[in-house]
Amino acid sequence: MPNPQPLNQTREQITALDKDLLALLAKRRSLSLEVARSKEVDVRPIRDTQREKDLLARLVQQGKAQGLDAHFVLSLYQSIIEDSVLNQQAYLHGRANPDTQKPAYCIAYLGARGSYSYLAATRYCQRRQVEMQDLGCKSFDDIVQAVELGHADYGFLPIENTSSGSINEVYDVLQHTSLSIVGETTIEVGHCLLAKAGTSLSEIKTVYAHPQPISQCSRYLSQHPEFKLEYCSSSAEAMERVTQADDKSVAAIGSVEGGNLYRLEAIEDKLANQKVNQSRFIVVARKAAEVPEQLPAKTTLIMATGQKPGALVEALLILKAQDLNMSKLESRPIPGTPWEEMFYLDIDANLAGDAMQAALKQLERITRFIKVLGCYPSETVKPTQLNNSQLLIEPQSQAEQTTAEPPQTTLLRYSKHYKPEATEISRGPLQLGTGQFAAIAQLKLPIEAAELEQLAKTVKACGFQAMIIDGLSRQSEPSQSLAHIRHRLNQFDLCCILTVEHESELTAASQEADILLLSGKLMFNQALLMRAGSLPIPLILERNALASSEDYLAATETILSQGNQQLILCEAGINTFNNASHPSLDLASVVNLKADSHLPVLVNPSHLVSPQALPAQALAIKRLDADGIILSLDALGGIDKDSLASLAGLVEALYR
Ligand SMILES: O=C(O)C(=O)C[C@]1(C(=O)O)C=C[C@@H](O)C=C1
Repeated sequence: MPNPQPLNQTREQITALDKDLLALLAKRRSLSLEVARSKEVDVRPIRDTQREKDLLARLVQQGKAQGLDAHFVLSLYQSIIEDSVLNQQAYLHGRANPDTQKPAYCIAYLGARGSYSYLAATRYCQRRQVEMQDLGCKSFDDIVQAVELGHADYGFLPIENTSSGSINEVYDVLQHTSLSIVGETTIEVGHCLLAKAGTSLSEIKTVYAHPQPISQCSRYLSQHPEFKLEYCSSSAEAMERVTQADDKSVAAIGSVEGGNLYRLEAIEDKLANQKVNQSRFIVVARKAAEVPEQLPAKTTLIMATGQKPGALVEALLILKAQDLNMSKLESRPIPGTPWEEMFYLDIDANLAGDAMQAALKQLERITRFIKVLGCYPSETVKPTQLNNSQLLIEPQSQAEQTTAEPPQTTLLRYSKHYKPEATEISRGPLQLGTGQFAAIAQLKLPIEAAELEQLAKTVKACGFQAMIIDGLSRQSEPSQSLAHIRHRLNQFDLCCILTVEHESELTAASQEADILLLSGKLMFNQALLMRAGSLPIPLILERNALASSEDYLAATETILSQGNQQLILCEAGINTFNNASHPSLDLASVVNLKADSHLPVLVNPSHLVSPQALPAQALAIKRLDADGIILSLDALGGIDKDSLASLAGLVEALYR
């Protein structure tokens, strides 16, 4: 084998090549801006997916000829195009709002330099090529106030995170502000353990962090029980405390970029529970902005609907009639009015468009309160994909075969096209799909017989019609005990629902339950779904927190195809962008399920919302036309007298 050239020499060549690559990328960027100028004149949409497909297919082919992997070329160019699209958007948005064209923006954000909010703001300014003057704030209220009083041009507020879900305090702040949302931006949140240079992991005793990163890195932290956690008001404060400490036993959770500002080194990285950990920020300003029609726009509004059944559904049907897609629906309590709630909606549309204007007029007529919080360019750039033949991983003949297949015309059994009338399921006192709203309590085994009897009596008195029993494997004598459990519940006129969490529990549970609940954990177990689908007993299929709505409906179809048509759907939280530790309540999905399917839909918000937010969320669930709610007694503060009393109040309000 010939001797390789000296390492230094090769590295120098790579360095020079990388410099050339950067120069070429910068040149491509300026050409992309030139395209934006043409599109401004011709009023053409920024995104041209056909052009992107052609370009990507050609590049993959050219790359392959030079030995480059197709997926590598594809993902590289997807991010180049994302950058190109976002730059064009920023340019055209600036042109449509001339008063935003200034050399510097003063930005109010949470924490100090180096916090994630600071990094998001920096990114926003860089994209617009303006200098950033930063104004670190201690709270979301301070940020809003700084902008309202004119101390800052823009405020940055984190609105959701892929691991920890929606940030409720920000939604609450938005209820009272006169500011408008004028932009959004999403950043990758790469949590690292930051310490003074030269520190080793074994030296760390104390970790400083903001509560959000602590919850987003819970899995990593649970592997280090030796760490003492100290909460800070921002990641910047955490880093500052490490810098100022006298010894090396302390570390902070923060980003590499943030750490650089405080001269801290990342001694561990990729701490977040989720591989993809992103935070979305909204940008607020005193004056609303206009979004040119070529840009993909989002409109955010808040509304309070009338206090009558079906009022929210009526509002959402207006959006449907105007063909407007709702990408987010959140519900928050109205402070001081515990049984009322405010809805936040993100709609994929331009406020100035005819559809949105018509929808707003109709919504005004049926709501008690409605306010547009802002219209801004959507920064979600969905990557254009190639099919397998374009990726050159499928022989041409096979590719032709695939495309030549006739379109699927089979009607899916869960859909309203297949069966327009609602499926009714009735078991003892529990009736679903009949237009009545059901309340179902949930309890974890083991439990003493006497305690169960007492509880069943109270739960019935609270107004519940059924009780779900979880944790069957914890009972010492399963079949014997299950028979007793059912008997006790039925004695108090409660329908007995047993949760199947393991495949082995299916047979015994199906013999003793009035209804079976298949835990979301089993949703991808095809064989089990098929077995359950052939049982003559009503089933509740819980949605897996990681499942897309397509996955969920496919699992539904598997059960129905086996003959069992007594199927109930159950939303119990999903990961906003794939999150296992803190699922959020997906109210938009409840709307879609009710619109598309004839099957009854239950919602279980127990582990997803705080006990304080529960009353408003429960009412929201009812207004979305869900068929019932599941309330876990364990999650809602146990089974003591006080918790049961507040639960009784809640159930009563739901029946009103
Ligand atoms: O060719 C265009 O129309 C562009 O805007 C440029 C570009 C690119 O960066 O290549 C960006 C966005 C379009 O969707 C297609 C291609």
